[in-house]
Amino acid sequence: MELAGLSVAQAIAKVYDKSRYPRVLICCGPGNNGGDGLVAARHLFHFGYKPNIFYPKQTKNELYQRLIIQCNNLDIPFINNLSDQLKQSDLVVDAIFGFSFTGEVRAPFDQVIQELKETKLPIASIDIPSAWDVEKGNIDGRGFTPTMLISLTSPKLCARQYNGIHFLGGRFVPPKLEKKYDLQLPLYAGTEQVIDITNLSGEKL
Ligand SMILES: NC(=O)C1=CN([C@@H]2O[C@H](COP(=O)(O)OP(=O)(O)OC[C@H]3O[C@@H](n4cnc5c(N)ncnc54)[C@H](OP(=O)(O)O)[C@@H]3O)[C@@H](O)[C@H]2O)[C@@H](O)CC1
Repeated sequence: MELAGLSVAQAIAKVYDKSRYPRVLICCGPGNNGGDGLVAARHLFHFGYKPNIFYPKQTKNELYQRLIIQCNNLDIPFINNLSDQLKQSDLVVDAIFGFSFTGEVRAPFDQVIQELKETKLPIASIDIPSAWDVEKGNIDGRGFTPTMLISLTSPKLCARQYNGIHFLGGRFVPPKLEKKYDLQLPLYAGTEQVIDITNLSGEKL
């Protein structure tokens, strides 16, 4: 989760300059995708952005509680009113659902997805655009199309339908695993945590 969140923050910083997009609203869901968002918020803060976090369904899970404490230590605000905050933001990070999302979106996230469908702000989605079917993509247009996607470990099948800015992060796959699943991951340069795979996006993936 730590390296995933760092990858996300690094990819965002490459695309959305902090002088033009300083106010970043990170929308977090209840699982690890939301955890990646909490970690990304912290790294974005250290990169010079002004993050705010919307985290409507928190659990008592110790891992997430610790991530919250780390954000609190940096005085990163946790906000309650999504509509108001969208009006005061330059960029949204969608950390609501990742690869364990299934079925129809349930409350309270149905309203959240609707707000994100309506916003004109750029949206960077972590791993999967939220509300997209992990394999089939944006069924019946129930989700939004983000301006940027940061796939983690390896792009999921739904990314074949995605033609926007696309980065791959998560430089932590053991070679044995890469071989076992024939992942054919691209080579990361130097100490980079991410790689721009926009030119490989869509059907070319
Ligand atoms: N190698 C790895 O594993 C790595 C994984 N990583 C990251 O983890 C992500 C996967 O995390 P994950 O498995 O915790 O699930 P995730 O998608 O965040 O949330 C699922 C939760 O959402 C909910 N929910 C589900 N459906 C719903 C619905 N229809 N409507 C409403 N709510 C719904 C449901 O919660 P519940 O409602 O049961 O409380 C469920 O528990 C992955 O995409 C990547 O970002 C990275 O850190 C790198 C390493």
